[in-house]
Amino acid sequence: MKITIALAQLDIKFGDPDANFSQIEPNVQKAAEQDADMVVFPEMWNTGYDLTRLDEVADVDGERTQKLLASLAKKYQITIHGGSVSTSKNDTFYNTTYIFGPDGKLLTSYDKVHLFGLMHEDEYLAAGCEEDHFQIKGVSAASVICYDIRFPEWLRTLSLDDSRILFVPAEWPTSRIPQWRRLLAARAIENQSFVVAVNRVGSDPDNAFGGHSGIYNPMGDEVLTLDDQPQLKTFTIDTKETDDARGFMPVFEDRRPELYR
Ligand SMILES: NC(=O)CCC(=O)C(=O)O
Repeated sequence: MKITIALAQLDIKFGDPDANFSQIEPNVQKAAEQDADMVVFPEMWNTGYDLTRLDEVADVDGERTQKLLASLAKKYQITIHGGSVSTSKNDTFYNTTYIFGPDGKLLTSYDKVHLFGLMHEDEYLAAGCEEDHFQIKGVSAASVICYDIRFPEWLRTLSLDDSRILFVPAEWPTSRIPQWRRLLAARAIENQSFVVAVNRVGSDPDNAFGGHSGIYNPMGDEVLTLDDQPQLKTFTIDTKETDDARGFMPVFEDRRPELYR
């Protein structure tokens, strides 16, 4: 199946949801004008890592985000991978993904599973513990968020349900961009899947963020790489490449799960 995916690499205004929400429709519209089937946003795009003010700025029950993404998905007839936003649910804060289909219906949502201590997530957020799976044009896909990619066992777990595309919204600092690219390539190779990763650019009071959003094919090649500026770029993947990779080298069949822990 051919799927055209737009990567919306944004700068994010620290702790300013109104400014950040205003960036979403122009990017969805641009993706639709480029005939994309799907547009993907970065991590925590509503507030950035303004964790000390989450009680003021986090999206309560994700309502504002869901309302906007649902209406834009329907208006532009496009699947929206909403990257992630800071949410508050029952007085607890999360880093949450929402994905909407072109009919405006929620396909799935996901709370980041591995909290990133270097950016203090563990002090302010609660971790999710659920997998997320959805279909895009009949192809199985799953998402993780940023630091989650350092846990290959988690992406393998998600891939065991026949996922062919792994989505990765991120706020990944510039200093570790070489690791970002290698980790994404490795996750694509070992899971014989496409990896679609969208990082933010710009800076907050603590970090500069390096962009380099990209798409990796099941061989680990970077078939699309952005630079470190805000931009939207599209690329068409052919998920037959995942069949070819799995047919050529049956990694999933050769697993020995009884030996692993
Ligand atoms: N927002 C994040 O999870 C950042 C993860 C990161 O920078 C890393 O090196 O891992």
